[in-house]
Amino acid sequence: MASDPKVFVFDEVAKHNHQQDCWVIISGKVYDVTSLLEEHPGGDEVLLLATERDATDDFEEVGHSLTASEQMEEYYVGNLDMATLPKAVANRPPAPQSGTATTAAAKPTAAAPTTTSSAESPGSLIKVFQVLIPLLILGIAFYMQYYGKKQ
Ligand code: HEM
Repeated sequence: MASDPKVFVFDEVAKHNHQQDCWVIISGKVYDVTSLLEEHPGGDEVLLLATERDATDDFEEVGHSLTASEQMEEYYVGNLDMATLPKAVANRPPAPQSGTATTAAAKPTAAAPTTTSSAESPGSLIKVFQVLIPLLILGIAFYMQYYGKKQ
């Protein structure tokens, strides 16, 4: 008979948060991905950033393949006692990296719900210009046509 899976409390899992010992929580399951760090196609940085929290959303947003999901079995070490998961860390966006962020590492951050400052971001300014400039050109064209006819 198969033995029951090990159940971990969040604080225990959160201790495994570095290069030599790295555990992540995905869909209530705990994975020891230490041996995956070097060969993970998304890089080791993203896995390290995914520790000490619920990484389910980040994992899913990447759109991991079926092969990746099957591969996960290899790293499975047990389940998380979800009652021990602090609300503050459930799907918390990873801490911003100063200068070291790779494209892959930046992905979860970009997908994180940081909508409060989006109105002032350079991205939204570009969008405003994308609308304003064609409108301005149209306005000039109408003006020229109207006054061109008058003369
Ligand atoms: C046991 C856990 C994990 C396994 C076995 C795994 C495996 C893989 C595999 C096989 C790929 C190649 C693409 C694919 O086949 O989908 C991949 C890509 C990637 N993974 Fe993971 N992964 C795991 C956890 C995570 C976590 C927690 C994150 C955090 C966000 C992450 C982020 C990424 C990223 C950013 C890529 C690159 C995608 C791209 O280049 O478009 N992975 N992973």
